[in-house]
Amino acid sequence: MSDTTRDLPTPPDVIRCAYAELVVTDLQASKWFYTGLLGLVVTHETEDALYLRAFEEYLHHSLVVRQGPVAAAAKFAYRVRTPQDLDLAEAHYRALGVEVRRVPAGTTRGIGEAVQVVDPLGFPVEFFHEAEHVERFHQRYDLHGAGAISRLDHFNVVTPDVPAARAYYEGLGFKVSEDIEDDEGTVYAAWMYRKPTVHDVALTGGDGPRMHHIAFATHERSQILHLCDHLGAVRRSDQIERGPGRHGVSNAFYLYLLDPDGHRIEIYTHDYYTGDPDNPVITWDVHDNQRRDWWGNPVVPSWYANASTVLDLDGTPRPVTERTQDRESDVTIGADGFSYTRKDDEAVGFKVGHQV
Ligand SMILES: O=S(=O)(O)c1ccc(O)c(O)c1
Ligand SMILES: [Fe+2]
Repeated sequence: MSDTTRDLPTPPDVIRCAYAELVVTDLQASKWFYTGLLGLVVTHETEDALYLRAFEEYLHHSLVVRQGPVAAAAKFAYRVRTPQDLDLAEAHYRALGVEVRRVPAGTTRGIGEAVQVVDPLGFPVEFFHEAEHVERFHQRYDLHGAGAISRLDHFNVVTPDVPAARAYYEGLGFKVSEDIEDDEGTVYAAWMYRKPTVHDVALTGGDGPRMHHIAFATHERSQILHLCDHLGAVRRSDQIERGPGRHGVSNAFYLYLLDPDGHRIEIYTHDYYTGDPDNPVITWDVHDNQRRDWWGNPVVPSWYANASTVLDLDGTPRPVTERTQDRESDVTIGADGFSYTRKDDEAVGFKVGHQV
């Protein structure tokens, strides 16, 4: 990206990450996962799509799951503060020299007029303000399961050059809350926010553009644990990829699930407030065994290796660019084994990395 932030037109005022659109190959199997297991509310259903929301949400949806030939991430949508921000979005992205489409209200059911772009990192992104309001089920405890999910929390995207991606998102007014670096200055991942939590988007260094995961928030750790027990009870524990556990970065309690197409869905709770202007950035050493899991538990290799294909605005899979800088899984075995727990201490403990 040649433009510097100071040369670009004013960016749109992004409030938060708002919805994602995933393409799945078996809509009924996905319906079980997203509604039968996760308990998301069906706002609307057609023959080939589900429009889903979590219990605290009053906009039409925070997730669209659409039947298609190839499992992929089709859209990452951000809500902007005013209708006029669509004009800013259009000008900002035209100045970035990327594909920009202004689409009328109703192009996506429940969503007003929007600006759709393929952003400089290669991701299909949409900005909207107007959206249909539906009933907020935040106190419909008669409908909440023991694993009740409150809201969409963040997107995690895989991109080869994290500093370049950070600069792009800073140009959109996002700020960094945490990142992972090494002594040579390689940046392996960064977490960036607009809403006052740890992130709306996380940048994971790797071959991209690919979607690493989308995350939904619960209010309590017990709700995440119930989802694990539910999966055990229906003998679908193989859909648990990583966790439950406590992140170092973000301090959130977490669980990673794989949907029937392998899309990674994180269930996440208990990160922290970042809303003051002097919120301090936390930088982690890539060799710190507690960065990815505060208890030092291993990160399964698939969590570093696998991610979902992303589509362009016409639904064509995007080509992937290889990361040329060091990869985190090459320099340490996840949050495990060949890293340190105490920087100057040789003790390695009973970690898998020293048993294989
Ligand atoms: O594994 S990390 O502690 O780096 C982490 C922190 C926050 C997240 O949302 C995440 O997906 C992963
Ligand atoms: Fe996450």
